[in-house]
Amino acid sequence: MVAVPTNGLGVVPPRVYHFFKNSTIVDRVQSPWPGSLEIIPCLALLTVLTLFLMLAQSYFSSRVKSFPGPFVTNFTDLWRYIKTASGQAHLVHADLHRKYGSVVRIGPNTLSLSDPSLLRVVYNTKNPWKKSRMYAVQESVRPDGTPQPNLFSTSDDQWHATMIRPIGQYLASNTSILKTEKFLDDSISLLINVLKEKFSNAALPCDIADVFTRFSWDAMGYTTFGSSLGFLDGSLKDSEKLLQDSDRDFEYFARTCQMPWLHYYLKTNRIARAFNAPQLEWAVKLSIEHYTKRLQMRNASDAKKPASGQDQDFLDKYLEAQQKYPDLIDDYQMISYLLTNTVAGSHPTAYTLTAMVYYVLKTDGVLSKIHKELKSASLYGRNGPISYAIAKDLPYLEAIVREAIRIHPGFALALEREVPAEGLSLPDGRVIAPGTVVGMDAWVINRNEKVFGPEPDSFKPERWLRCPGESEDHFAARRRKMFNTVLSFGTGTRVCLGQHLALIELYKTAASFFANFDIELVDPKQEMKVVCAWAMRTEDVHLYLRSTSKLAKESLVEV
Ligand code: HEM
Repeated sequence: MVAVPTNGLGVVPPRVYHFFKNSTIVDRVQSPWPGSLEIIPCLALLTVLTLFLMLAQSYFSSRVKSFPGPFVTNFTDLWRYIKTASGQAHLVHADLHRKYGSVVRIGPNTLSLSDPSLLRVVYNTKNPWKKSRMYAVQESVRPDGTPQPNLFSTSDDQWHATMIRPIGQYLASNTSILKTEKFLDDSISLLINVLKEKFSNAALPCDIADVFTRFSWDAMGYTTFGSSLGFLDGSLKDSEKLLQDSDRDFEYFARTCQMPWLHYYLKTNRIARAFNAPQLEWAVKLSIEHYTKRLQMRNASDAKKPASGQDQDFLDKYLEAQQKYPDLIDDYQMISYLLTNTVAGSHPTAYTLTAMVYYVLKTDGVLSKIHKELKSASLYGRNGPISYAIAKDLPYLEAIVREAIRIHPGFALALEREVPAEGLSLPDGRVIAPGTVVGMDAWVINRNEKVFGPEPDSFKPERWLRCPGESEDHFAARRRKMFNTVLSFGTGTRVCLGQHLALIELYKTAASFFANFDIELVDPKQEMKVVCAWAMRTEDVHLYLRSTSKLAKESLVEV
C-alpha cells in the first residue's frame, strides 16, 4: 500500500484519501492513532451521525409518541428485543400494563393492549386484521432462497385461506380428531410405561418438564406419522441435543420477531444461509424422511391400500388432500403442513402439562380433590390411558386443565396485528393510527381481574366451577366470559388450528397421569422456572412418582 501524506493527520490509503481529500471532516477529525488509522474516527462519526438520524427519523415518524411507555421505545425496537432475549418478556409486559395502563408503547410503531373488550376488534372475524411481520421469522427457506410460508407464519390472508382449505377439515373439530384417538392412546401408554419403569419402580426423582417435552413430541409423532419419534424411550439418536436445538431455535424466534428485519441478515439472505443451519433443521429432516418413506411404501408393487378410518394418521390425511389439490400441495407445502403439526403442537402442550402438575402440587388441597374425583369414578389405580369421553366428564379435572391453560399460556408475547385504514378508536376516546402494530399478550389478558376474579396470579381451579350460592345463569355468563377471554389459543380467524387436538391431548393426559400416579415434589419449596421463548418453556419441576395400581395392590390406599 502506498502511503499518502495528509496535512498533519498521518496517512490514509490512496483511494480513501482521494475520496476525502477535499473533505473538511478529514481536516477536523484528529486521529488518536498514528499512521493510517484516522479513517476509523471518520467512520465512527459517520456511524454515529447515521444512527442519530435513524433514531430521529424513528421518533418523528412514530405514530404512537402520544401513548405512554418507556422513553427509549420512542426510538427503537432494540429495547423489546433485549427484554425478550432475557426470557422474561411476559413479566415485563405485565409490569408495563400495571404502570402505564391498558395501552403501552413498546416500540416506535408498536403498542401492547390489555383491555379484553378489544379482543373482538383486533382479532375480529369479519375483516381480519393482518398479522404483523413478527411471524415471518418462523418461515422456512427453500433451497433457492425463496421463503416457504406456513399457516402460522403467513400474513397473506389470501394464501392462508387457500392453503388451510385442503387440511382444515382434519383438525377443525373434536369429531375429526377423535376418529384417531388411538394414536393419542398409544402415546399416553408409552408415557405411563416409561414413567413406571424409569421412575416409579426405581423411586428415582423425575424431571417432569423434560418427560412431558419428550412425550409431546412423541404424541405429535404418533398422530402425524403413526409412530413415536423416539424421544421418550431414548431410541432417537441425539435426542438430548435435538431438544436443546429446538429450545435455541424458539429463543431465536422470540427475540428476533421483535425486530423482524434482523431475520433477513441473520438467516435468510444468501450469505447468512451459507453460515447458518435452517431453524428446526432436525424436524424438517424427520418430516422429509417420513414423507419419503410413506410415498415409497405406497409406490411399492405389493403396496397395501392406504390406511383409512381410525388408522389414518395426519400424513395419510394430508396425502389424501394432496391427491385432491395436486396444484396446491407440492413437496415443500407438504413438509410445511407436517411441520406445523409437529412444531406448533409439541412445545406448548408440554409446557401446559408441566405447569398444571406444578400448580396442582403447589396449591393446597388440589391433588386430594382430583384423587377424590378419580376414585369416585373408579379411575384411580388404573393401568393405562383414559378415553376422552370419560375425561371430559370429570368437572374438577376440567377445571384444573382450564386453569392451567389460563395461568400458563403455551405461548406468550403480544400476538401482533396491523391497524387497518380506519384506525382503532379506543373506549376512552383516543385513536390509534392506521398502520400501527398492536397486540395482546395471553399472559397479561389471562390475568384480568375483572374477568377472572380475584388473585389472578394464583392457581384456583374453583374459578371454573359454580360457587356455592351462585345462580346457574350467573355462573353460565361468568364462565362464558372467561372462555371468550382466555387468549392462550389466540382468537379470531387465526385462532389455533390445533386447539381441538391439543385440548383432547391435555384432558386425556391429565386424567391418565393423575389416575396412574400419586406424586409429590422432591422439594416442596422448589419454584418452577419459566422462560418466555415465545413458547412458555417450563423447567425445574422434579417429582417422586408412585404407581397407583401398585399402591392399590399393596392396599396402601383405599380405592
Ligand atoms: C396447548 C397447546 C397449544 C397452544 C397453547 C397453541 C397456541 C396457539 C396460538 C396462540 C396460536 C395463534 C397465534 C396468533 O394468533 O398469532 C396458534 C396458532 C396455530 N396453532 Fe396452536 N397451540 C397449541 C397446539 C397446537 C397443536 C397441537 C397444533 C397442531 C396441529 C397447532 C397448530 C397451530 C396452527 C397451524 C396455527 C396457525 C393457525 C392459523 O393461523 O390459521 N397448535 N396456536
